Amino acid sequence: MEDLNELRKEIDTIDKAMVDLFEKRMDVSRRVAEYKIANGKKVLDREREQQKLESLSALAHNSFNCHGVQELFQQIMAMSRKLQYQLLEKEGVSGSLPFTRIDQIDRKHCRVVYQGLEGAYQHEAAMQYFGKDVNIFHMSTWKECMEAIKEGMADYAVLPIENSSAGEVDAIYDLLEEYDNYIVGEQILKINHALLGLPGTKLSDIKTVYSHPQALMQCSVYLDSHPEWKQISLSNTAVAAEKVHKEQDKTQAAIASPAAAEFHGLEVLEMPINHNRFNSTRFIIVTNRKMYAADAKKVSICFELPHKSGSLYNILSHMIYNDLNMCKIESRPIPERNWEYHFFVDFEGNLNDSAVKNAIRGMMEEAVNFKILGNY
Ligand SMILES: O=C(O)C(=O)C[C@]1(C(=O)O)C=C[C@@H](O)C=C1
Repeated sequence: MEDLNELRKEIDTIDKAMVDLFEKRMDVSRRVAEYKIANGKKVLDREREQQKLESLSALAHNSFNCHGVQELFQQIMAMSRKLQYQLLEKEGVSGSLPFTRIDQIDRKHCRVVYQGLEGAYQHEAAMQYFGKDVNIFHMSTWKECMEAIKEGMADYAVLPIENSSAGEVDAIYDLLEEYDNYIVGEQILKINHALLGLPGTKLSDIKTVYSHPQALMQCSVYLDSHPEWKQISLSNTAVAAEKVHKEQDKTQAAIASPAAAEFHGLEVLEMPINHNRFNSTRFIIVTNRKMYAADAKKVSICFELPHKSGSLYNILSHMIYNDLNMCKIESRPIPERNWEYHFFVDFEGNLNDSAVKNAIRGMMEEAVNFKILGNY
């Protein structure tokens, strides 16, 4: 039996040689970057990388090692590219991202659109972000809100993107992908749902409850204790409140905000009825201009990836090596391409930071249909 200490010494010697070779290789990569800067060549050369992976893995003596050599050199070349991007950035040849930096978002002189009706949570989020003195109006669908800002009929749209109990709002992710509109801000609103009915309604009168599907989900524990009530989904909580008011029928109730009760002449029958005490929704503020505030702290991006082992890992490594903290990742199916996905990632940083520029530059070259959704 061989001695463990002796074996470890052998490994130590090999590892030292590998570190030495790695540093030598990175130094050559640095010189390649100087050549590329002087000659206006792109950092990523896919063909060269593919050739290298094939020729190096062919040198291995069994299939396990062949796979290992491929992984090892994929990583080494990824690091080599990152070093080159950093040098490009240092030399000021990284190019600017197509976003305009502004001091701050003008929240005073603007027209704001949301989906729903007065008393909707989106209305409340809009008032919290912009104050009550701006021109705030509503549309029936989120798509119409996106169109309104695209066409310049409104300056900003306020859209719900995720709820702390029910998760992301899928349709908004799809719209962000579809439209050339950009996120410039966010507003988190604590959501306490109320059961609303016509004044004088008793719980025993109720037969049907109307609300948005997300609100029904957030109150599912409460609703399960009333299995005799039929639940019906509508486009918005305030639309549900308006319906109950219009139809003047005590068998109907709505789940919406207390503000919706005031706007639509209803009474709060019970509140709060959501099971998560910390229930909150995050709203995004979207516009048609590519701009970001000087103090913006979060970047949102989306991209597609080649259907290949390790491609998500490789993209995310740009964040790791640039020391960026990823705070969220979501994926959505790509229509008409079964089992392929759009990825949506949020990470901390400002488009003016060199680490952010560096990471974005690398990801842009490797991912398909890469888009910066905003910095806020
Ligand atoms: O050969 C180049 O052009 C390099 O920049 C070197 C290198 C590598 O590390 O091997 C790095 C990036 C390219 O995508 C291809 C190869």
